[in-house]
Amino acid sequence: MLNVTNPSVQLTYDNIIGAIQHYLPHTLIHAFKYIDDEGDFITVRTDRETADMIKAYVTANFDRASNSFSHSLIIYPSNDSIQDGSSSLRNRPDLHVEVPVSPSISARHLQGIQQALSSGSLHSASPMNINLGSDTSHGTGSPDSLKLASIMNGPLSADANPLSLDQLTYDPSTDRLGAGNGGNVFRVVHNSTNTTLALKIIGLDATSPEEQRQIISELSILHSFSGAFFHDNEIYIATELMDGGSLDRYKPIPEPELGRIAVMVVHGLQYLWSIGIMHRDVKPSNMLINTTGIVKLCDFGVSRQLINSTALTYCGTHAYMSPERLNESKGYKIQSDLWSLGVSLYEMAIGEHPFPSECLLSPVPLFNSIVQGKVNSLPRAKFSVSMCMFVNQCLSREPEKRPHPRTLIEHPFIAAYNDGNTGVVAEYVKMRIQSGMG
Ligand SMILES: Nc1ncnc2c1ncn2[C@@H]1O[C@H](COP(=O)(O)OP(=O)(O)OP(=O)(O)O)[C@@H](O)[C@H]1O
Repeated sequence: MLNVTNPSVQLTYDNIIGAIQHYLPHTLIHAFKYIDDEGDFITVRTDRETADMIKAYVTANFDRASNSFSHSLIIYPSNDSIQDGSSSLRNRPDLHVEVPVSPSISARHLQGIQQALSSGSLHSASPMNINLGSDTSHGTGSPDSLKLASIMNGPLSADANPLSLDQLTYDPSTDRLGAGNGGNVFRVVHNSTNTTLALKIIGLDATSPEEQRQIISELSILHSFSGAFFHDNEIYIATELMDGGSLDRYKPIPEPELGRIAVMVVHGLQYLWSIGIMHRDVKPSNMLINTTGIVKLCDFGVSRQLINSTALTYCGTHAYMSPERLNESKGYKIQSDLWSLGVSLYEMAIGEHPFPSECLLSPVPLFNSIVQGKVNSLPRAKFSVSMCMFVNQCLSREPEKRPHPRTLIEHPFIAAYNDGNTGVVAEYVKMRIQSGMG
């Protein structure tokens, strides 16, 4: 057993193997294991699996209150001779791998990100270089305000008083904005500030106080807000109200507006990836729009514990999932978000999902369609060549053939609409709302 102190997301597989070899020089180590938050031993053999381990550890163990990790990450060298040997060789609690704190996601940076997100500015956050594995690494650089604007901000600052139900006013019979798999979303008023917010209420399977604590902690890290609380085994999550609602209501959307929407979604995704978070649930109903023409992503990097505690329907959550993600034995990475973006853009452009509608009704046909069925292309007569190409590339079954995450913004389709013209989108949203279709 090795204790890794100061774990960094820049740790590579070789760093860890090297550290183990330092203490066990005469043993050939071919892998190592760690225990995930469900208590299972997970074997790590690659940089990508190392990055997944670090991310899972940071998510589950960063304690926002104390700004530190609740316990060390423990890894177990994997080697046949060790497995057969004495337990004193296998278990070495005295061994520590000293890893320098990197300028990426350390406790300090997580706090910086949280503060920056809640204040609406990222000036205080240093450039971050998150290494998600060889195929998934990104450029560095301070995310700019446009990127920031493309993901959902919490309405309350990190040091605000904890939110509770008695601070909010709403009428469940008239103020419902929409419903998802897990529950309902209401328009509410925050009494003391007279701010209108969106309040998502998710019914949970019975959760223990410990699980509730973990959900709140994961949401705090992932979403950088303090507007989440529990009441009667339901979780309440307050976010900024987007007065245009979600984009699933607008389909089909013409290319000039959809192109500019795609640019904002890409900015949001690139920002999330740059801080080491995969969205994991890209779909039109998780893209919210307002009448100033701004699009924001919500429900990103959903808390694992929250997923475990809610009953999500299969097709609702899986129709946008990439083949490699459905087939999890292969592992998946951020290119998986690009597949979901391709499905979403196709659907918003045409008004229909790229797979036959009958396949969406049950798990087996849906799985078969995504993994091996025919994928429809956008009609070239209705859309530009660059848009058809972008969507086709995103819908490639081989992740490496999708547009490269780092250069996404340079793709001819995204570049063509990256003119900051939110006015076009704003006019469109207002027009659709007035015509009763928004
Ligand atoms: N911040 C918000 N502002 C305005 N409307 C919102 C907001 N958040 C959610 N909604 C509306 O509520 C609906 C339900 O949202 P919710 O996130 O619960 O589910 P979903 O994304 O549609 O589905 P799923 O549960 O599968 O993720 C959305 O489709 C959207 O129309």
